[in-house]
Amino acid sequence: MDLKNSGTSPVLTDPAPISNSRLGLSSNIQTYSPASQAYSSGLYSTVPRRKTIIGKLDDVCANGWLDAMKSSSPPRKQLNKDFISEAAVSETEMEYRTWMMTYPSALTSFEHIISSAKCKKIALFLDYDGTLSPIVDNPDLAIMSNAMRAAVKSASKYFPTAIISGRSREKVYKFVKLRELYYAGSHGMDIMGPVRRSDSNGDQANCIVTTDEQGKEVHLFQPASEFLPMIDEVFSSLIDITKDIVGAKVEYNKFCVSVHYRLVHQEDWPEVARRVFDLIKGYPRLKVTHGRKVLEIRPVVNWNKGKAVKFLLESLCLSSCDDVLSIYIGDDRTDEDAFKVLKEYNLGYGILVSSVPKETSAVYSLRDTSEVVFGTHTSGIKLTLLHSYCTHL
Ligand SMILES: O=P(O)(O)OC[C@H]1O[C@H](O[C@H]2O[C@H](CO)[C@@H](O)[C@H](O)[C@H]2O)[C@H](O)[C@@H](O)[C@@H]1O
Repeated sequence: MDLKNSGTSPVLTDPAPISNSRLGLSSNIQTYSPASQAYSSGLYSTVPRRKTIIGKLDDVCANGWLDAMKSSSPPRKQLNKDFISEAAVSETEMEYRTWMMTYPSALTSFEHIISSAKCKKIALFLDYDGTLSPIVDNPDLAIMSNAMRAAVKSASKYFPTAIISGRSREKVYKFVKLRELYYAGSHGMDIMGPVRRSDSNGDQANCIVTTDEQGKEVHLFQPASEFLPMIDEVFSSLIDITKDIVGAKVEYNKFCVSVHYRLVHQEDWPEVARRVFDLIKGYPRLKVTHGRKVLEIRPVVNWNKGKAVKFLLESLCLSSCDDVLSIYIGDDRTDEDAFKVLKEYNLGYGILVSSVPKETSAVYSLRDTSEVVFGTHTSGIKLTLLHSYCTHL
């Protein structure tokens, strides 16, 4: 894997700033600058601090920020039959069904998944928000249902299972509360995984052996650890510059920060974008990406959920595509990196959770989190049967 080859910290120019180009961010945000540059100005910012940042509205519109913000999450009401006419429902449904011809339901494709998994070990990777818990207005209330927890727990009895989330690792663990899983927080920039015997991951910079809450020895890999003070600084500034915007919420995710605008009046979205954009201009080693009604501020490191999947597979001694099938279920743009890795290295299948047609590198789809519960539960049972069958051959 890339890390093994580089043998050093993976702090490099990000090769695929897809979201940034959609945002129309200026190139300096995507460009890697040596550590010395970022640490040259007393603290971390390279522009003088201003309490209120007044930018040009034109910049925000012309750069495509607004379009990206508007399209970043499907409007839930639009999908609710109470709010739209029957004709519109069937049109939406027809579009979805057409899309599903390219990205068939993972539920109805189960036999195909089973046949590719035959006599292989399975590794299961799950995103959190929008996959294990439905999207809700208040990110602090994105609770996972007991049914979902039970389904994930039962799957993890048979397959190594990891959660890879944009949230901080600690926060996602508080929601999931299952000790038997592996957790990667901050979009994969904070991975707690098993200690490897051959130890190729352990040789990496930023990878240390430590103990988890149960006192078990684990590997902790934090490829962006040097950014912690900078992220803390930016987090405080973001709170400061958004405090007068009604509905804006800044969330600390350890190696990244989320600026939520789901509850901000749409008229004020340009203002949110402008303030974030202007602040981050002063941090050339940080970039802004789009999530679902959220702007995410992240270090410019060559690391993402796809690389986290490869890292975990290697840690679990499951990186051979000949006898392992990986399944990754996710709903967001950041999950696309994982879908791509599975496709590119022929490691398994990405499953996109979406109630609307979307461009994706996933192979299969699920409509919403209720289908994830069912799918995870069913896969636990069916694939377990398959495994026992193989074991008894
Ligand atoms: O990688 P994920 O586990 O999917 O995390 C991505 C972001 O998810 C959360 O925000 C999203 O879900 C919220 C709760 O449903 C919703 O209110 C928000 O609009 C969504 O963007 C989380 O709060 C972010 O910090 C994560 O980065």
